[in-house]
Amino acid sequence: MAVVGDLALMGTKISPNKLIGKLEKRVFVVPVSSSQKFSFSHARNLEIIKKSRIAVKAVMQMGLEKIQSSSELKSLKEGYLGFDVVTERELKENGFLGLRKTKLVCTIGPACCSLDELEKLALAGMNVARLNMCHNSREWHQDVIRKIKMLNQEKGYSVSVMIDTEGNQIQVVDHGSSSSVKAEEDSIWYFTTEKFEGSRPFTIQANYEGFSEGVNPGDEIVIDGGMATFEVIERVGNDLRCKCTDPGLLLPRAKLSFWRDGKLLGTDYDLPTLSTKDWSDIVFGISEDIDFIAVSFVKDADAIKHLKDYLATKSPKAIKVLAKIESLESLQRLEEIVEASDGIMIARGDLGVEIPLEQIPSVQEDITYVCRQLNKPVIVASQLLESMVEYPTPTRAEVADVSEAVRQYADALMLSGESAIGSYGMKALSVLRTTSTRMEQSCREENRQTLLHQRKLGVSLPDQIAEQICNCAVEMADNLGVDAIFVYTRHGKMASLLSRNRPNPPIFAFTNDSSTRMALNLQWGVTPLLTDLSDDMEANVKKTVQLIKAKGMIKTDDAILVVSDIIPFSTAQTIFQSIQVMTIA
Ligand SMILES: Nc1ncnc2c1ncn2[C@@H]1O[C@H](COP(=O)(O)OP(=O)(O)OP(=O)(O)O)[C@@H](O)[C@H]1O
Ligand SMILES: CC(=O)C(=O)O
Ligand SMILES: [K+]
Ligand SMILES: [Mg+2]
Repeated sequence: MAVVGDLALMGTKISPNKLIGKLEKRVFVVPVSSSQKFSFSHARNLEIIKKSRIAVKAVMQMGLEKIQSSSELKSLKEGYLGFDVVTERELKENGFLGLRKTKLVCTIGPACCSLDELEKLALAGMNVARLNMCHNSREWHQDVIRKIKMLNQEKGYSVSVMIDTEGNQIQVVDHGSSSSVKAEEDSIWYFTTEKFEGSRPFTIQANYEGFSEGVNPGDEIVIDGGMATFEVIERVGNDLRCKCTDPGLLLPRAKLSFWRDGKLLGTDYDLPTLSTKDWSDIVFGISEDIDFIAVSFVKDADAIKHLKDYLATKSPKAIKVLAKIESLESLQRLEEIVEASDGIMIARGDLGVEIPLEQIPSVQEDITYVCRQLNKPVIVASQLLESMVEYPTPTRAEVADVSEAVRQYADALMLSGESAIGSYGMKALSVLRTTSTRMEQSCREENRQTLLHQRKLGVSLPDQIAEQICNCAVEMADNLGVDAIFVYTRHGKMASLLSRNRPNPPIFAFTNDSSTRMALNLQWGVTPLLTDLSDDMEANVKKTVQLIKAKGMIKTDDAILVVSDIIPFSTAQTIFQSIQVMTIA
């Protein structure tokens, strides 16, 4: 391996001819410090790279003397390439660029919980199955999780499992009937904490004794973010006598919020984010080998940190903790929550009860922005295709909402009632798939990635070297128009840093850690593959390329950009992080 010392490629202009000259040495190594920018503008012409059949390496923070020569490389064990059946099919049908980038989450409910229905969702592109612990029995959830695991193991799917905690949902009220009830203008209603069976006329049961604490006559009660509004006339003990001021529908298990002078009343009931039931659901989730826990009604980073500490000692595998942003408090502490968690769900359902609806679009944009800055995956959830719970076709506005979330580069989109109880769950998933694929394509055409990359990714993450490598790698990949990015990663960090830059080509993340593989199912543009990895990068690359080629997925002259952050077992103090560009011989 030829090592070209302080090569002048960094930040300096180099003519394409000269570049070919360098490239003809087959390999050169460029030490780059994180303060220097590795400029590759003159290698834009992919033909140059292709002709030279060469690997370009940028090596950061490493002892150069520790680079092993190719002759010393050990060959990898024979292994298999962990493609799931869906990705393999999509790749064969649509090629690298046709791979969908936006991930899809489906809430599982009575409408889609049979093995057959779950398999249909998996085939149609469900990356993550969400189980809402608010509903149904432990046995029901266990049965669904086991069916999904069986599909993964026996039929080659790769669907991750997420449980979503119930939380202390204190602001829930119920009128006791299974259908909706109309509240007429000026009608008088009681909101009571008294428990009773069935329904009573003009009476609404609150599920928490202290629900009316601090509420005064004159305050407003808003149901489900605006389905109906009441004015509090008087307090009777803990109960409230109210007049309907804006008529509307009361659904079973409706959510309420209190307002005074046009402002949301703070509701600090001082209840823990994770209830006793949530903890027992979490223990259940660990025993069922789930991949994600989405924590409802997060108030600050503490509950997330606590849960992560707990999982670190109690869970044999790395379960990822997602914070659901669905309250005013969580918005006020957004950054610390994002920083503490492994990802975010924008839970627009409950959020719409706590903030005026017209604020949701800009709040969504702000949250997706913060998540990308801090490199955490973000799911946009609730009511994306709500009308499809009943109808086989979405509204134009819903399609526009889905497209906007994709344009904002959300990592994932989520179905709730559409898949859980709707009559057209499969169709809804297909609408998410086709709509996101279409919008991704037009984003690529506009090459918005480059603009966003330059404009938006301003802050530096704690690991600046990894961040810089991945920023440069994506810039190179887009400029060169490579066919795919390969990343070799144990814990998924480099894969997520690449994804953060939202590159045009797909990212194939090779990992030997199955929890990393399942976690990457939520990351934009990443196809996670479980495979053997060794310390020997050259051998890793060679093996995986051969295997993918043997499957007919890449062909001669395809160009691939390779990034790795494998920490060798043998020289634990040396971190080897590199970018290579190679063409397939
Ligand atoms: N496991 C289940 N069993 C029965 N019904 C379910 C189940 N999961 C979801 N549903 C139904 O689907 C609807 C939408 O589901 P989802 O879980 O997204 O509700 P949500 O109220 O938006 O979530 P959250 O309670 O976390 O705010 C629910 O109102 C419920 O009726
Ligand atoms: C998903 C969820 O919890 C919500 O939208 O409220
Ligand atoms: K929930
Ligand atoms: Mg919610």
